Amino acid sequence: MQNKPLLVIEELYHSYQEGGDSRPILNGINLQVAEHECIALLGRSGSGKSTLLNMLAGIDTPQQGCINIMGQAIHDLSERERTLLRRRHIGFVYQFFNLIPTLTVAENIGLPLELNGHKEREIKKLVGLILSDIGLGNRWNAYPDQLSGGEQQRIAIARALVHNPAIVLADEPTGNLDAETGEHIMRILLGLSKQLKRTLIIVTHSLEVAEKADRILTLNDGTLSTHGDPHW
Ligand SMILES: Nc1ncnc2c1ncn2[C@@H]1O[C@H](COP(=O)(O)OP(=O)(O)OP(=O)(O)O)[C@@H](O)[C@H]1O
Repeated sequence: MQNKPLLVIEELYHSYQEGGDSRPILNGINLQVAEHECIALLGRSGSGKSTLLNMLAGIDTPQQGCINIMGQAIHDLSERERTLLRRRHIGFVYQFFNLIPTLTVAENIGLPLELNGHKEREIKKLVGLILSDIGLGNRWNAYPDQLSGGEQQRIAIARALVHNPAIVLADEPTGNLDAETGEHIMRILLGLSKQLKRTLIIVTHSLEVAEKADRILTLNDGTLSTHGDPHW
């Protein structure tokens, strides 16, 4: 690993309760992710990819184990400290975009900046810059339902990156798009993450998407294994 680890996962275990039974999903996950690295996470449906991503984002709590982001064990933090860490240092891209329908494009992208206390002028400048990076500089005032799926996902990517988070988590970002649009979205997500020097973890079902990452991992039977070391 060339750069120092930004994310360290140690011995992560998690089970869900179902009708009195315990179903193990994560069964001893260990991983180190370097700064600026791009990881693709593969695994069959139901293998626990979203569960793992939600734990990295501090949304869910593992039953056992430690997740350390930028030197902080996130589940040792108070709820408030974890919310602040998430707001400042994590960006999330969802399969179904999750834009707020009553806010314009610019307001959606500016939201993380507003939550982090940036001034209006600064928000306008940063939103303008990233809108032109994603090729939607002319759609400031549009609402999400006036945009195509691919355009909405570009906005969601801009929202995930605009506050300069250390780590970007993307849960099947192309899963709801046709192949050509998905390819375009991946180029934007990977290109912008490299340009802005972000660390990226992408959950995907597509080996083609995964092959664009620095490292491919597969989640199977609750543990992670490595799948080669392609470069892009
Ligand atoms: N809150 C919950 N309570 C009980 N079971 C859950 C809960 N959340 C997820 N599961 C189960 O845990 C397993 C892993 O779910 P998860 O969504 O993490 O899988 P995934 O690999 O992301 O799947 P997909 O590729 O289909 O999105 C699934 O069997 C799911 O039904």
